[in-house]
Amino acid sequence: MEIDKAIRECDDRRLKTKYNNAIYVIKRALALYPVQEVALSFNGGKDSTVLLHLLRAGCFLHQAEEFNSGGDAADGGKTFPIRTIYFESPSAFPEINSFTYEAASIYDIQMDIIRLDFKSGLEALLKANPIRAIFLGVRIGDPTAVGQEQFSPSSPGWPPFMRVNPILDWSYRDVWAFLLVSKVRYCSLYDQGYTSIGSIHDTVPNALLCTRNSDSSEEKFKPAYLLADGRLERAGRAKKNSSTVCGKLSSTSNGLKMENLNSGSMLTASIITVGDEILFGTVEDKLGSVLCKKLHSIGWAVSRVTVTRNDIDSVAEEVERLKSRDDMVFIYGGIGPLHSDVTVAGVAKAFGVRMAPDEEFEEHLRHLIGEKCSGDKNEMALLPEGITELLHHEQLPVPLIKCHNVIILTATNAVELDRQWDCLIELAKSNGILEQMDPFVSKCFATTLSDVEVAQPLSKLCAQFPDLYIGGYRESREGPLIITFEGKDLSRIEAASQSLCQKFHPGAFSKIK
Ligand SMILES: Cc1cc2nc3c(=O)[nH]c(=O)nc-3n(C[C@H](O)[C@H](O)[C@H](O)COP(=O)(O)O)c2cc1C
Ligand SMILES: Nc1ncnc2c1ncn2[C@@H]1O[C@H](COP(=O)(O)OP(=O)(O)OP(=O)(O)O)[C@@H](O)[C@H]1O
Ligand SMILES: [Mg+2]
Repeated sequence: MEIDKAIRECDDRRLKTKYNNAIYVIKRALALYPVQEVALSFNGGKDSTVLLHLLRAGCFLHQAEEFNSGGDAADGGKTFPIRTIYFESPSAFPEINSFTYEAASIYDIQMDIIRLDFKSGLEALLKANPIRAIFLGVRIGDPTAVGQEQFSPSSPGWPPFMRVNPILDWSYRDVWAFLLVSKVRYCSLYDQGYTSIGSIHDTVPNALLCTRNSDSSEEKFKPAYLLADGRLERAGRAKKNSSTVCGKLSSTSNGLKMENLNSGSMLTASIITVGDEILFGTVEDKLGSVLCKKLHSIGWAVSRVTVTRNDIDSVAEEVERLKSRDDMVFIYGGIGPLHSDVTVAGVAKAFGVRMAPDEEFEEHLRHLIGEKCSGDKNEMALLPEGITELLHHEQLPVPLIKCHNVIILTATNAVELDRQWDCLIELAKSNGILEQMDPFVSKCFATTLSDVEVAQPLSKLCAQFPDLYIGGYRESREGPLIITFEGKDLSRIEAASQSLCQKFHPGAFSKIK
């Protein structure tokens, strides 16, 4: 079988591993479901094309094994035995349409053309046919891949069938390696700079492949397989609903104080430190307070700093709780290759996604650590699937990891934190990940009055000025009581501090800041 032969004879080890894994998934599916109960969802796209050829190889190998005759019952992969469905749409590119039909004719595919939306089309298909599993060319990084496994039942509300995703863990590079090594035809649009193809209304060639001659203004595009960074394959797809740049989810209850403070434009962050040693009292967390200061300096309110155990569930629980309460969550500690380094896995669990190899991150690690970290076993290159954004900065040896509104910091001391913070702030200027807010202003007063004397007037003042943070602390029982006013409006702070001074004899409070 020509596909199987081409891959086995090539010297791309990574491609062979991916191929073998995909074939394994296909064989499992064919062992679980009779061939007349499975279907291929094919649309002429590159991922679909890879899947078609994997299925051709998989069916051939499965049949060969079944009949244990080295190929007697198989026909050399000439007739494609799996029912194939194509949802044809008037807004598809004509090149996609013609390639799909051409593939059906070349590979002798029995293709059902469905001219309904996906859901209604599948309902009709399943009513008329005993289909129980459908193969899809969905890959990690596709918006629809989040939460999916290689075998994932269809979602609630969809007709019941098993979605089988043999190339879920394939990267953009793997797809092109396969298509080029196996020398199969693919849709011509990919040679014209299209890297991921949706409808004619939302897809243009990928600008990252654009070349322009100095002597002509004519735009030209390189072929899709030359795109260096596969994470940008969807750069030619118009965003349907662009998510908020800073990953803000909601500013829900952060306690009464924060809610009141939130009446203005207040963004809140929380900080999670991961470390059993901190909880044992063996080491002290020095980064939490540094990070609080830094966040405060750009006008963010920190709603809480927590310490959690080096345990996936503890991390996941804390991240899950805080990511929906605060605009941004910072997490550090527990990052690396040790058994106790569970932070990234905890973040994945909090978002309900699995960990998957990230080629680009692996490349950075390889530069940093050397070849020791290559291959399938590099657990440090596993990142939360479909939600990870790598934040690059030339000053950082390895990019920072951002999963929605959770930023994973790798700093282990204040100097490293300073560097990572400065890079984040610089990046924020271009991509808006960390919005800079109006700065806080504050005033502090010292008094020798007792806590009991001050308590009631102070709590009345808090009710009068809900937009301010009014607090009190002392450094010793004998020393002065310090009253702090914190907020974004200096005139309000002045009004509140005057109001407090007027409640007591002149000179009872002295301003210290
Ligand atoms: C065969 C097939 C099965 C699908 N099954 C599901 C499903 O179980 N749940 C779901 O939310 N979407 C399902 N979808 C829809 C896709 O996840 C996704 O919404 C669609 O591919 C997005 O296409 P669009 O970007 O053109 O809107 C299915 C699509 C196809 C073709
Ligand atoms: N119109 C369609 N008809 C049949 N299957 C479809 C259709 N649209 C999507 N699919 C299924 O969903 C999978 C994922 O679609 P997606 O658009 O991400 O990949 P692709 O079209 O194969 O490649 P590309 O990312 O280059 O567009 C396809 O491989 C195919 O299995
Ligand atoms: Mg597509």
